[in-house]
Amino acid sequence: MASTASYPSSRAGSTLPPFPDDLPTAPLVTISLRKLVENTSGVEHERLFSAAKSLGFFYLDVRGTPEGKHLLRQADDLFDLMNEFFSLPVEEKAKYDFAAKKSYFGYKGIGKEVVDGKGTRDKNEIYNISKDDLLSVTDPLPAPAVITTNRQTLTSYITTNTAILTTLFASLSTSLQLPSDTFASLHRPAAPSGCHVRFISAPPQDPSTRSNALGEHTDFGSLTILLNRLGGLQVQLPGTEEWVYVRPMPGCAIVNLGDAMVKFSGGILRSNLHRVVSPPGEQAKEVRRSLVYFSRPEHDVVLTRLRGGFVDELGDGGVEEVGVSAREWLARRHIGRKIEFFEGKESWEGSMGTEARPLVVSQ
Ligand SMILES: O=C(O)CCC(=O)C(=O)O
Ligand SMILES: [Fe+2]
Repeated sequence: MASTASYPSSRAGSTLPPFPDDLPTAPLVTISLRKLVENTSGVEHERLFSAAKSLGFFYLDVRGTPEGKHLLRQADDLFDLMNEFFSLPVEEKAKYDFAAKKSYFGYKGIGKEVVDGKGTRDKNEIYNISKDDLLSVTDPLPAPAVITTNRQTLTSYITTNTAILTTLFASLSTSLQLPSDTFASLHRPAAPSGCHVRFISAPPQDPSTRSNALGEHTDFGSLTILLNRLGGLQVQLPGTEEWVYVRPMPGCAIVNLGDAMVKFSGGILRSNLHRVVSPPGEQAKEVRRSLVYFSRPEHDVVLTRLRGGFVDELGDGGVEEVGVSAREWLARRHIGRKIEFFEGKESWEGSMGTEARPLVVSQ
């Protein structure tokens, strides 16, 4: 990989200003991947289940596992690759913007999405790279050389994320008293789906005109694995209007649940509202980058309540929803926010996820 990096990866991460110590932060619990994998007691699985039901966000400490070691090393490589990608001229990146074709994948320039029903524009660049493209499930989309020459790095990142997701899915299936392969069987890597790697870059904002870089939303899919170097991500505390920063933690990914997990569990699991604003304190002067892996159910999976276990006992009080497919859910949710298709408050509201649902179980 050419070394044009001006943005520090964690290899040189100490050059970034620290997250301030005097800020209220979101109460994410830390789940140990090693303890989940070693499986010597049920305690870590219970802690994960509790976090998945209450806030829907948690830190996953990946240290002490082979997958975790790969994740952190590969993320360093991808932060460098991300820097190379975002350093390309805007006209070059714009060649890979496929929004007009309603494609979810490819490049999105600054201000090409709305962050609210009034039509306020976003303040970040995004590049979405499809799992199906990287694993040759579908034909590849055109991509710049910096991406096509680094497909192997991206593919390995998918493999690592898939291994970690398999552990999390098995734990959550078992906690719901469903067969342990229940979630994994809805997320087979070789089946077409909306899973993808995302690069995000947000330039520092002028303090006098600050607004959301990325509007409030719940994630559309199943589980999201996020690596942040700087603050800026905020979650809304459940049952309140209060937004608080999530402090990035060394050795940890930030993991959150998306709408599909709410649907599958009949509302037992939580997909929490979040957004991205300027990083706090001195960090606001830096370019903010994040690396995300989104898992989503296979396109043909219908997003409806599963049968059995706690879902039958505790989920939704027996209300049966007519589910849409994961493909339709993704299309509806992303289209309403693209400026090409945004038509005001109604299209914003039409792109909502599961955020309006009350908590069925709070602990
Ligand atoms: O950049 C972040 O910290 C979060 C990004 C996010 O929420 C998303 O891309 O869905
Ligand atoms: Fe998100």
